[in-house]
Amino acid sequence: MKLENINWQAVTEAMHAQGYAVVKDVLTAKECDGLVKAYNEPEYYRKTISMERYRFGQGEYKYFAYPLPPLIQQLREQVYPQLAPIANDWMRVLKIPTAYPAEFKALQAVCREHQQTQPTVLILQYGRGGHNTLHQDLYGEFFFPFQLVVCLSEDYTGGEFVLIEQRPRAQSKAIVLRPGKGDVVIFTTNFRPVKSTTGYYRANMKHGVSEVRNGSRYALGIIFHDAK
Ligand SMILES: O=C(O)CCC(=O)C(=O)O
Ligand SMILES: [Fe+2]
Repeated sequence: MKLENINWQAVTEAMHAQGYAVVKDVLTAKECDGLVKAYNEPEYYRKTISMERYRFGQGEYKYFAYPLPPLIQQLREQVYPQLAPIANDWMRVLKIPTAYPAEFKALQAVCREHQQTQPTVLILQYGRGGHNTLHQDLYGEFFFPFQLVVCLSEDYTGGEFVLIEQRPRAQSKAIVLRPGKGDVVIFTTNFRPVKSTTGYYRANMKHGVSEVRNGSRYALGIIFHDAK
């Protein structure tokens, strides 16, 4: 894992300007392959979800169980403190009275106070025709507004990562990203502040994955808040 490849100044600027940031080469190919391989080892997971069954799209995902694999634990703990100040800036300009703690341990304590104790980190698998309908990952009344997706594979076509931004009284804008294997997309879970002449307003954002045309696509989703 190469967290030193993340230029936090650039991420901060991208988050403020567009509500997402792409960082190249954070996980090595070997780490990606290791996570994909472990997809079939049940001891790592607490729950498997068929996306068709819930009408979330087509594909399957698994929620990791605690304790998380060290690589994922480290990623969650080390990235969170960089993102919390950005989230706090957003809450301030939007006049939302929420302040996220500086450290990940403290965020988990807040989750516990809300009875949110189940890990939300997941790994997703899509084959041909697989897709993920537009959504927001809120798992309880308490949530941290940013999350990560790490792309774990490259031998597929289609399967773009899609963000939809919806500004008040406007049609939706689509943002289509094609991160490479080991790249990370950092993005807002539910909204972002947009500056206007009178202050800041909220633009709603959702994310999903377009249809995979060929091959198979795996991704690791890191959500910082836990679920009930
Ligand atoms: O497969 C993806 O890239 C998106 C997964 C997703 O929706 C998530 O991690 O929250
Ligand atoms: Fe998601």
